[in-house]
Amino acid sequence: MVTIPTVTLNDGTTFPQLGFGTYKLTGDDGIAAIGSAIENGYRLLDSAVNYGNEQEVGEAVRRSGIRDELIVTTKVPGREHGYEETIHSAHASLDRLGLDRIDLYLIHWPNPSVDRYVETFRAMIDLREKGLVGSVGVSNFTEAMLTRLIDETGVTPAVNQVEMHPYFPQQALRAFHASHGIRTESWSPLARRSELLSEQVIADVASAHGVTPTQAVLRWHTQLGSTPIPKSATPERQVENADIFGFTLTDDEVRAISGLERGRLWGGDPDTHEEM
Ligand SMILES: NC(=O)C1=CN([C@@H]2O[C@H](COP(=O)(O)OP(=O)(O)OC[C@H]3O[C@@H](n4cnc5c(N)ncnc54)[C@H](OP(=O)(O)O)[C@@H]3O)[C@@H](O)[C@H]2O)C=CC1
Ligand SMILES: O=C(O)C(=O)[C@@H](O)[C@H](O)C(=O)CO
Repeated sequence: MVTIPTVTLNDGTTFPQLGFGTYKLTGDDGIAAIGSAIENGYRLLDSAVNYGNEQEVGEAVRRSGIRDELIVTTKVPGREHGYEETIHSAHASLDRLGLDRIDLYLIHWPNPSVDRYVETFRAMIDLREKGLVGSVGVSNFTEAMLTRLIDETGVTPAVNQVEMHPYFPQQALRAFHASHGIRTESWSPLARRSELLSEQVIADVASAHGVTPTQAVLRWHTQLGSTPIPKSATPERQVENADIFGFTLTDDEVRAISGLERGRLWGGDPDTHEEM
């Protein structure tokens, strides 16, 4: 089992430098894959109402016998934005998870045309006051949206989970996060196993350290101060993906990997993408 190092969030929570994505992990196979990730050392799990797998995540957590060591994330979907809607959504998620607390609760997408993310966040803050939520955060928020949220609620999100991989290194947003104490989380950190893993620069860096291209990419995330949440249904790959803390990339290597930048891969621009 790998021991994954931690950082401290702006609300004092101890938070892993690497977590586990669960999108598409459903049914008995999903429970087994999530259970194996926990056995392999992952302590941060990423789910969402829209993944349709909160029951599976909750089941794997209960079976692990180490519920208190785990940070279970779920997310408010666009169709449930609004104060009352969010309170209701949280209770429904808790029921499906079969847990008494959502450890990290995120707004999945800002959906700016709906313009209800501020009241959604207020409800999440109140849920935190009641102990039903641990940390409050967001996903797919821009600098302007974060600024508005902080100005209007007085609470800085603990986390902003955004698309990030070597093709989209998010340099400006990460700098804003760093100056406000917001932890970056990278979704699709492996660019969903696109041609990224065959890039020559990544092969060269991996070979210099005697690691795999996947490990070089995930280490790049952590050295840039982000928590990647790779998904793998395969126990061997889960181990490979977590075993990245025994080597350190040089600044030049980090820069070379960031040089692959070419922009978002799937058109998920938070200013225009609306996900219900
Ligand atoms: N907030 C948001 O809007 C979003 C959040 N997310 C979150 O981020 C998580 C991760 O992103 P995701 O889109 O799943 O993509 P990832 O970048 O994590 O890539 C997952 C793919 O890579 C493969 N893979 C994993 N490890 C390896 C390895 N070591 N070698 C070769 N292939 C590998 C997996 O295959 P296999 O399973 O067969 O090993 C799978 O096909 C999601 O599961 C979800 O929790 C994702 C998108 C948006
Ligand atoms: O997986 C998620 O959390 C999502 O939000 C996805 O729907 C994501 O937006 C996507 O797949 C974009 O292509």
